[in-house]
Amino acid sequence: MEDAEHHIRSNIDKPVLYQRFINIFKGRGVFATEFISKGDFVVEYRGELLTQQEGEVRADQYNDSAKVFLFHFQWKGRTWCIDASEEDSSLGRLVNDDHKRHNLKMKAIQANDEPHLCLFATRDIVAGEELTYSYGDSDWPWRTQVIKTELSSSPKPMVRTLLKS
Ligand SMILES: C[S@@+](CC[C@H](N)C(=O)[O-])C[C@H]1O[C@@H](n2cnc3c(N)ncnc32)[C@H](O)[C@@H]1O
Repeated sequence: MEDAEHHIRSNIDKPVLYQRFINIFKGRGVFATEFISKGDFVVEYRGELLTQQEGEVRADQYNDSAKVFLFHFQWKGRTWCIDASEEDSSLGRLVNDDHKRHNLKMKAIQANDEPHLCLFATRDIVAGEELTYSYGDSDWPWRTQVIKTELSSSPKPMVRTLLKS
């Protein structure tokens, strides 16, 4: 927790992370440059803190690609929103979704009397692994598109597997 607070206050990302372009489907992602231990603070989802109402106004104004950077969460009995749509150099905003095999979990940490969304390792992570967390239970389009892509790129093995089961 101290490590998270230090990085929140200093407004910097850890040097154990880097971003790179993955493909046109996923865009950019964030990767580990070295081993990260289970439980470690990894990166803050930095952005502008908004009230629920302000977040709803932004959601109405934004197009779909900006809207996905609005993260709504509960803290001290109220709904808040972090708007990370600004293309700054912070890495937390570039961490992709994986609802089945993610290696990070998000928690709200209090610092400077405000909530900050921080990602922590849910297991040991080795150098070169992509960092991911679950964006929640919504039906994000890419979750079903992944299945469609796998089916269309290898139709025969998929059909054989389905017939066996
Ligand atoms: C918060 S941004 C993450 C950074 C993004 N990849 C980028 O390059 O700006 C969320 C967007 O990333 C993409 N994304 C995130 N997770 C994905 C996944 N598992 N598969 C495909 N695209 C994903 C989607 O386009 C989504 O709208």
